[in-house]
Amino acid sequence: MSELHVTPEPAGVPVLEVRGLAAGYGSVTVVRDLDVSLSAGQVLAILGPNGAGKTTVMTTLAGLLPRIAGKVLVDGKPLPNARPGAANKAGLVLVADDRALFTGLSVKENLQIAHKPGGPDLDATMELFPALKKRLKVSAGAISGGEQQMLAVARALVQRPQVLLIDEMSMGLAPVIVEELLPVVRRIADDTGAVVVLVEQHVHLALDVADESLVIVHGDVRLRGSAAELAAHPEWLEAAYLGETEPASA
Ligand SMILES: Nc1ncnc2c1ncn2[C@@H]1O[C@H](COP(=O)(O)OP(=O)(O)OP(=O)(O)O)[C@@H](O)[C@H]1O
Repeated sequence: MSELHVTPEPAGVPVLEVRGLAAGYGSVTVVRDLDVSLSAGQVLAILGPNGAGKTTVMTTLAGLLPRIAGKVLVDGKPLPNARPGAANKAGLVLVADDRALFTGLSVKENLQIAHKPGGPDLDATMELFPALKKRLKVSAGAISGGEQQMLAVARALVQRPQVLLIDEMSMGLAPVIVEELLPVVRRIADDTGAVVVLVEQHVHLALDVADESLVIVHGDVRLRGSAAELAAHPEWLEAAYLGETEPASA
């Protein structure tokens, strides 16, 4: 592994800690040696080209795919391997790239089904998504792609996540909609203290709202640093995406 930049780990017990994670399918390892340490309210953007292993990381963190190696800890407590229910109970909530809504149910019913005790009520949730408020009685299958993505995030929010994993929020959406949605994710992290891990193809939009960022290429972390630093060095990003081990100007 050749990382170009390393951010110091935050002090105290991290809300999400990933140590030496290897993930893949059966005997095929797709992602290796992933370490992450995030404190309350931090947003991490996971970037990288198609097929790099980003979704594999998210699915593995959520316990839907068994870890090949490594540990995942929430609030210092290790999660059992491949137990999505236990991961969810520990406060980890995945917004998958297919959104996985109950399309035959209304927007409101989708939220009611997901709601957990202590989670924000409908009014508080709709404050973040005013466009969705007007669509509460409409079936989730009949709202726009942007509204469906809002609903997918809102449905995660009412579960009171400690760790919110959002995989390719922008899938199938116009950049202008992504530009509206990403600041809401930032606000969720700021207001609730949830850690947010974001996989995103719109690199610069993601860096605008993230605190930290890492770039995965062919399953290895090639670049890591504060989001502001990476945004200020597009040449580092370009070098990492192209698979170069040294940035031109670092
Ligand atoms: N169910 C699966 N079985 C076997 N291999 C898989 C499976 N899903 C993904 N892969 C492989 O794992 C690798 C990483 O895929 P992954 O979907 O994690 O990448 P990604 O970075 O999320 O890509 P994208 O940005 O295109 O979504 C790819 O080589 C892919 O072919």
